[in-house]
Amino acid sequence: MPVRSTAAPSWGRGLYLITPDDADTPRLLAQVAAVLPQAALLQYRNKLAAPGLQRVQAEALAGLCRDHGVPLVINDDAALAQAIGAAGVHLGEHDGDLAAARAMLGDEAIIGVSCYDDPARARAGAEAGASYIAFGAFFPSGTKPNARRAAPGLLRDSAGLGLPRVAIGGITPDNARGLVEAGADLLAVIGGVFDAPDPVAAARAFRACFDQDGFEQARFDHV
Ligand SMILES: Cc1ncc(COP(=O)(O)OP(=O)(O)O)c(N)n1
Ligand SMILES: Cc1nc(C(=O)O)sc1CCOP(=O)(O)O
Ligand SMILES: [Mg+2]
Repeated sequence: MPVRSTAAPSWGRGLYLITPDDADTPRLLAQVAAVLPQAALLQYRNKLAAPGLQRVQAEALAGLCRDHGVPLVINDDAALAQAIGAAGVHLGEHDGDLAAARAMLGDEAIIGVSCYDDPARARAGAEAGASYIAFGAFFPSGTKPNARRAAPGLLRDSAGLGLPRVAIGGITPDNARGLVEAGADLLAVIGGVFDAPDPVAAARAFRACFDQDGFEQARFDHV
C-alpha cells in the first residue's frame, strides 16, 4: 500500500522538462527559460558536468524556477538538492536509498523513482514513500539509446498505486498522446523539446496533450 497521500500534487500534470547535458550555463539557462512557462516540473540532469559546475547550474536553475513557480527536481543527487533548496530529487536504481533521501529532504520533498519496465519497483517505491513513479523508455531515445523499453500498459496497470505516473524515453509531440491516454500524468522529455526545430512550439504541443484531454494543466498561472 502507498504510504503517501493520493491527493493531487501541487505540481499537477503536464510536461516534466529535463535539461540537456550542456556545459555552457548561459546557453542552458536561455534554453530552459524559453520553455519553462509550459512545464509543470523541471529536472536538472547533467551527466557530464563535474560537481562544481552542477552546483552552479543547479543554483541558477533554482532561481529561474522560483521566478516561474515551477518546482525543481535534481537528478541523482539528494545532497545537491538539499544544498540548493530544490523541491526534490529523482532516484534511479543506482542513485541511493529513497528512505535516506526522504530523511534528508523531508516529507514535503518531491522524490521520484525510476521503475523502468518493472511494476514491482513501482510497488516498492510507493511503499517506501515515493512522490511519483517513472516508467520508460517508451520509444527509442537519442539521449539514452540503451534504455530498457517499457510498454504503455504499465501506466494503466499502476493506477491503483495512487501516485502520479511519469512516462519517459523518446517522447515527442507526435507519440505522446497514447501515453496520456494510458494514464501518464507527466511526460518527461529532453530531446523532444530541446532538439526540436522550435522548442517553444514543441513544449506547447506537449502541454496541449493534457489540455485537449480535458485535464487541468496545473501550471498555467505563470504564463
Ligand atoms: C523522470 C525521470 N525518469 C527516469 C529517469 C532516469 O533515471 P536513471 O535511471 O537514474 O538514469 P539517469 O537519468 O540518472 O541517467 C530520470 N532521470 N527522470
Ligand atoms: C534519462 C532517461 N531515462 C530513461 C528511462 O527509461 O529511464 S529514458 C531517458 C532519456 C530521456 O530523454 P529523451 O526525452 O531525449 O529520450
Ligand atoms: Mg540516475
